[in-house]
Amino acid sequence: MIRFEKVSKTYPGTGKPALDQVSIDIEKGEFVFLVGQSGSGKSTALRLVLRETRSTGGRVHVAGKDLNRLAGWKVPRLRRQIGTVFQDFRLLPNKTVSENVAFALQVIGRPRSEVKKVVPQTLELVGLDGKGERMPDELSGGEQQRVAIARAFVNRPMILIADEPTGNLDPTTSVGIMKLLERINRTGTTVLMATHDSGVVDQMRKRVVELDHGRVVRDESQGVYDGISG
Ligand SMILES: Nc1ncnc2c1ncn2[C@@H]1O[C@H](COP(=O)(O)OP(=O)(O)OP(=O)(O)O)[C@@H](O)[C@H]1O
Repeated sequence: MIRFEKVSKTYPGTGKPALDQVSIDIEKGEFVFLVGQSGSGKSTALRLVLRETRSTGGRVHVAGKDLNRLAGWKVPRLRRQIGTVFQDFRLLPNKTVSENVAFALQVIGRPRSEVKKVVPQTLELVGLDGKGERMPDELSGGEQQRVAIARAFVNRPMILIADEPTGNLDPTTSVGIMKLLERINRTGTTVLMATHDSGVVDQMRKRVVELDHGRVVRDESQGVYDGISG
């Protein structure tokens, strides 16, 4: 589903590569943590998957496409297959919970009848039943992140990318968010999550890929945060 073949990325005007010959192969339906110190290249890897930037060496394949060869006009179609969740939720503050989730379907032109049906179903799935008419600032951080996950998942993407989704949440709330991501993963969605949160990594026992100065220094199934390096 996501394959990096000796991928390097050097940003213009910088000497050292942010990613250096990185090879990772992620199958459909896997749950993978990307860990590593600040500046190790995690965000760069996620941005390459979204084709927000291009590699300067090697190949990035996502959902069967070679992203360096993908025409610009096809990028929106690629991104529709990838849901994204961030540390800072990124909800639209002037829209209700339901409207935030509905918006993700409206912008891709889904019919109103589908929106009406699917939004409540998705809110129920993420545990926000009955909160659709609230505004984001009337929700806790954990609930806001659930809205963001509902929005990312509402069109059933093949891949969910999460960049530090528990970064602003306390440990108990984080457990709930991880259970939700696990549930989404069980529907067949491939999950790639960048994190510094050793607690969640250790609790989940999923595959862990560790980057250090842009290189893969560890790739273990059922890994823990510290593992063998660092
Ligand atoms: N747009 C950019 N232009 C130049 N250099 C960049 C750019 N984005 C990232 N870098 C550099 O690339 C390296 C990897 O950064 P990246 O953001 O991928 O790391 P990260 O592991 O996601 O860090 P963090 O955990 O702090 O988010 C760093 O040395 C960073 O300074």
